Amino acid sequence: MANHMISSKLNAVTPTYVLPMHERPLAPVPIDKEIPVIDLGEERAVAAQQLVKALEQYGFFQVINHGIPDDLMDEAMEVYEEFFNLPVKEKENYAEKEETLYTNNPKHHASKEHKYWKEVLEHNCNIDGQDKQTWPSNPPTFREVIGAYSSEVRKLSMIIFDLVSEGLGLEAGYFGKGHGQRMFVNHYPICPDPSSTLGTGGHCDPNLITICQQQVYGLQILKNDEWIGVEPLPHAFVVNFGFPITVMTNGKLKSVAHRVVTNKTQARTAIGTYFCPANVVEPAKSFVGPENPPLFKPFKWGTEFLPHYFKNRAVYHAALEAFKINA
Ligand SMILES: O=C(O)CCC(=O)C(=O)O
Ligand SMILES: [Fe+2]
Repeated sequence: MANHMISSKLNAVTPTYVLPMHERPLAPVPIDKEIPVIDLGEERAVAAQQLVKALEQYGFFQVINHGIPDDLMDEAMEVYEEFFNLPVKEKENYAEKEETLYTNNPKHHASKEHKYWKEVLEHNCNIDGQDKQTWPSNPPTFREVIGAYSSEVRKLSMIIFDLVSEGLGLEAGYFGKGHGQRMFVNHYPICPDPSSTLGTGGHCDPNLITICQQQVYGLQILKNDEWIGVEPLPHAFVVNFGFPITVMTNGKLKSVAHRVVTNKTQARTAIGTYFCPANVVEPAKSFVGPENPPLFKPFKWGTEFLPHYFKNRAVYHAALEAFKINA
């Protein structure tokens, strides 16, 4: 039972968490200091170029000088950690509360027999704040702190969208303003056997952009078919784009696979904010022309792409196959 994982002092991993050999993170991986760190306090054109270069070379980058106060980031981390430290029974009140979901039994990306070593809390953050009613009310500061945090992260997303559209030569405001915003908070308890388990299996994100706050090591990205680690930097955010960017840039930018390893000595909480396209996703006009025919059909993100993604998540780029032209 997953609850054992959360509450007991097991020194062996329950079989359901032991992954098949080919999925285990057997070899230690280097923590790569090359993953670009972009200073958003830089001159605009410089930051825009750096962001695009980072997306071309790594698909991931970290941002500093992003304008979100350190204190607010610390408070958000404390609030989520306090939530995960609540008794399982209390957390399970949120197992399915409208759009707010808590689980300590997270699905493997492909197999029914296996599980990932984590707990997850997901909830929406609509601009008008109406979702707050379904958010946890314990710890008591949850709604106030996460309300403030989510609106700051929304502002950051708009800054990054503006810079990336400028750097890619897209019209101003190309990415729009009406994105769905969903918190996807992963908590990875201490694990007695990191070599046979994973916190999150390899996948590419389905949403347009993910802005993630982490302070303990665990995240790895796939570069040239090798996993490399992302160093946690104090008060930075890790940013990556998901599948829609590949379609919008007509194949120029790729979404990059990533996974999370477990940790024998320290629990890890990663606060992910997902921004999801509100409209149809299609190749941008400036990326198609007589020399560059569109490679993807337009699709509705929420109703056409997302269900397909969840069925095809284990094979990293499979989710886009169905939307390729002449596929
Ligand atoms: O825990 C993390 O750092 C990232 C988890 C992740 O990739 C996801 O939730 O999409
Ligand atoms: Fe992810």
